[in-house]
Amino acid sequence: MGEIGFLGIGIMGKAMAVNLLRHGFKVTVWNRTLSRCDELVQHGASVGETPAAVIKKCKYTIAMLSDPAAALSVVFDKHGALEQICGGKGYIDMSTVDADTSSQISQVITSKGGSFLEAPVSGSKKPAEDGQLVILAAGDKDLYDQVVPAFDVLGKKSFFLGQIGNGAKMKLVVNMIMGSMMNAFSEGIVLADKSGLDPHTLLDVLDLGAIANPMFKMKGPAMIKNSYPPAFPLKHQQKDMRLALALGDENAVPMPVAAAANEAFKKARSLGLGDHDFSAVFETLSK
Ligand SMILES: NC(=O)C1=CN([C@@H]2O[C@H](COP(=O)(O)OP(=O)(O)OC[C@H]3O[C@@H](n4cnc5c(N)ncnc54)[C@H](OP(=O)(O)O)[C@@H]3O)[C@@H](O)[C@H]2O)C=CC1
Ligand SMILES: O=CC(=O)O
Repeated sequence: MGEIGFLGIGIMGKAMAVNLLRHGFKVTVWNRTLSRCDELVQHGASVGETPAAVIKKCKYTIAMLSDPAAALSVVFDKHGALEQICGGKGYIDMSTVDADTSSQISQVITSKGGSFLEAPVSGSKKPAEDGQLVILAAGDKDLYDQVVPAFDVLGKKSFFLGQIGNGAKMKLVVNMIMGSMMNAFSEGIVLADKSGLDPHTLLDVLDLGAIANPMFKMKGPAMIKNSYPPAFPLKHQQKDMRLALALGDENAVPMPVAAAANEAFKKARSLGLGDHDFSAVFETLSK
C-alpha cells in the first residue's frame, strides 16, 4: 500500500497507528498537539508538520478525530488536508461524525480528484490495540478495496455499506444503543446496591443470562469501585447521542430512551466528567 498518513493521535488514533507500525506499515503521523506524536516516533513513525504535509507525502491518509468540528477543521483549515489532495490520493475518515459532515468532506475531496471513504469503527481502546475493531465503511468502493490490507490489521471485520453517510449512520445507531444500555446498566447497579443486594453478584447473574455482553463484563467491576479510566471519553459518547438524536429527528423516529440517556450524559459533562470513560455516567445516579 505504500506509506500511510495518520491524522489524530488520541486514544484511538495512537492505538491504531501503533498497530499499523507493528504490522510493518510505514506511517507518517500528525496531531494538533504535535508533542503527542513523540511516542509514535519511538515505534518507528515519521511526523508531518501539518495535515497538508502528510497528504503530500502519503498516497493514503487516515483521520481519527474527536468530532465533526475537528474532522472539518483538519480538512478545510490553513495547511489542511484539502491543500494537497489530488488525483491518486485517498482520504479515509474513521472519526465518528454525522452523515452531513462526512458528505461535506467527501464532496471537497472528490472535487479535487481525490477519493474518499468514511470508515468509523465500533470497538474501544482495547480492541483498537488488539486490531479487533469493527469497521463501518462507505463511499468509494475502489478505495475500500485498496485499503483492505490496512483494515485487516486494524479490525476483525470490515463492512462496506454503500453510499457516503451509511457508515456514519450505522455507527451512530450502534452508539445510541450502547449509550442507552450504559444508563440502564448504571441504574441496575445502583438499584441492586440500594436495595440491599451485592452488585458483584448482579454482575455474575447478568453475565450468565441473555443480556450478557463484553461491555457489562469489562466496565462493571470498575464502576462498582467508582473508577472510570478513559477508554471511550464520556464527551464523545454524548456527542454520539446528540448526533443520533438528530438523525432520529430527521427521520421522525421517537427515541425517548436515547433522549433520557443523552440527558444523563449531559448531566455527567456538567459535573466535569467529560474526559472520564463514558461509564462515569454512573456518577449521576450513585451520589
Ligand atoms: N475511544 C473510543 O473508545 C472510541 C472512539 N471513537 C471515535 O473516534 C474518534 C476519536 O476518539 P478518541 O481517540 O477516543 O478521542 P481523543 O479525545 O482521545 O482524541 C481526539 C483527537 O482529535 C484531535 N482533535 C480534537 N479537536 C481537534 C481540532 N479542532 N483540530 C484538530 N485535531 C483535533 C485531538 O488532538 P489533540 O491531541 O491536540 O487534542 C486528538 O488527536 C471520536 O470521533 C470518537 O467518537 C470510536 C470508537 C471508539
Ligand atoms: O465508540 C465507541 C465504541 O466503543 O465503539
